[in-house]
Amino acid sequence: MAEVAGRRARVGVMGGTFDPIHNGHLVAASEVQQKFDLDEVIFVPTGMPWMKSDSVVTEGEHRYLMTVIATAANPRFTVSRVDIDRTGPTYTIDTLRDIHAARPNADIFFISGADAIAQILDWKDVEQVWPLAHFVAVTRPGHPLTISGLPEQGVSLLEVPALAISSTDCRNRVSRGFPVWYLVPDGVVQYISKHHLYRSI
Ligand SMILES: Nc1ncnc2c1ncn2[C@@H]1O[C@H](COP(=O)(O)OP(=O)(O)OP(=O)(O)O)[C@@H](O)[C@H]1O
Ligand SMILES: O=C(O)c1ccc[n+]([C@@H]2O[C@H](COP(=O)([O-])O)[C@@H](O)[C@H]2O)c1
Repeated sequence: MAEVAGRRARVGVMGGTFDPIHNGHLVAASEVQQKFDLDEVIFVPTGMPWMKSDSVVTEGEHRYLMTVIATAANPRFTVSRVDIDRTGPTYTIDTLRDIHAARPNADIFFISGADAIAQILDWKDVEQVWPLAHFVAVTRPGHPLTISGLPEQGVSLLEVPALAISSTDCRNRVSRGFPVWYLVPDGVVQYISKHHLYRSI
């Protein structure tokens, strides 16, 4: 997707562990797609999320497939394997370089929730990240949205419908036998059940 109707393509990148992907992720991506007039939003499941190294993360292939299932119905949503196919810890600098190589003429918008943006100054080589993408920081219940210390030109704030959903809560619900219907897409509920994910027994 080099150019769309005579203008540069506008591509969103929604990175996440997606363990599992839930409706909070999907609403955030959909809102940013519409407000920023994006041609495509690429969901990028992380390979090894180094900032979550003290938690057990589900195998990348399961997280990738749940992301494919969750996004399949939206013609503007796609999923990339760049992070799960790269060995070693996942760094956004590598994600953005890979997406740039695949879409050399596109303007990239990296979508991030309030909790993730709060940690961004600790990301690897963050100074080299800013020129590669414009960051869109979205609101998330329970997480104050501040961008102090971040380059003004490089970050936009966007209020999105508040969905107090987290992957942690979805995993905990499944492990206690509680439903996750309507918190995650139906196909993801069925995938979790079929593959016995997040069960404690
Ligand atoms: N409910 C939500 N509303 C807005 N943004 C969200 C929401 N949930 C996650 N995000 C954002 O989506 C991205 C990926 O999040 P991630 O996959 O870590 O989900 P999570 O629910 O935070 O997971 P976990 O509970 O396992 O930490 C991050 O930028 C995060 O801030
Ligand atoms: O580049 C880094 O050092 C870095 C550190 C932590 C998180 N990230 C990215 O931020 C996105 C959200 O991560 P997470 O852990 O909240 O799912 C995802 O794309 C991660 O790869 C990136």
